[in-house]
Amino acid sequence: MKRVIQVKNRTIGDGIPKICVPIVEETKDNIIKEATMIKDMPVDIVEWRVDWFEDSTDCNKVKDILVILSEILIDLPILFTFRTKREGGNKDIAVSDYIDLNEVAINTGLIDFIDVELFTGESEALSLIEYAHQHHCYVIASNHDFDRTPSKSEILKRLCKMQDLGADIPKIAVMPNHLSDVFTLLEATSEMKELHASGPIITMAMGSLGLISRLSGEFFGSSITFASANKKSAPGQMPVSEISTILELIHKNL
Ligand SMILES: O=C1C[C@@](O)(C(=O)O)C[C@@H](O)[C@@H]1O
Repeated sequence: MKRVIQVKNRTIGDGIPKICVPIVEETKDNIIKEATMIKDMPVDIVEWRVDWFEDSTDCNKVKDILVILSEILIDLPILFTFRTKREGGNKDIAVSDYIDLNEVAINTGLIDFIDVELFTGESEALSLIEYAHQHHCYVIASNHDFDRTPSKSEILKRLCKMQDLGADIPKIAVMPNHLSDVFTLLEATSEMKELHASGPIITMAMGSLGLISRLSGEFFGSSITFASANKKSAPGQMPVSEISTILELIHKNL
């Protein structure tokens, strides 16, 4: 039996893939509006994409938003993500600022997960992961390829590397250019799940070509799928209400 992750009444790594919805807004007002709308949707995790926030360099303003989000979302787990430009995010950030910002978020005790990009730098990623764990925060390690789909062996290598660094959930998002790229991602997912993973993993092929990968986690082994409430944070995300119906139907008929 693989390790599952239990967060605020959600079991990640078992049963229906959990739905994570990103908040992709620039202003405090819009972040609050978005969170208020999301809390009544069929959602399991809320990702705050801090790289979109206009004051993401101001640690006090970031903390202030986290307090508000935790008051609105109450029992919904929060994933704190600063997605760097090189991985498809909205802003660049110096590595030292990236570490500081994540540590500030962890120190609030209000977030359940942080996203740590695999290519942050090995020693920096290692110490941030350790820091998160010392403060009881789970780590989703991540890697994005917005142009192409690496080979199956490369996808497996990256996912295993994240796991070796101590991440609780390794995640990879790739861009398929042909249907065969989607097969590669799905094959890598099921091989990772069957042979290498010690716990939950997350994978997706982006864009419309990759849509099936966002729906088929229960077959191939991806435990969380990202869906949109308002704005998409990556191409190919479906609306929450639609994907939740599909995931339920698949589960019921399995
Ligand atoms: O890493 C991911 C996955 C994602 O890129 C997607 O393809 O759904 C969306 C991002 O917001 C999130 O941080």
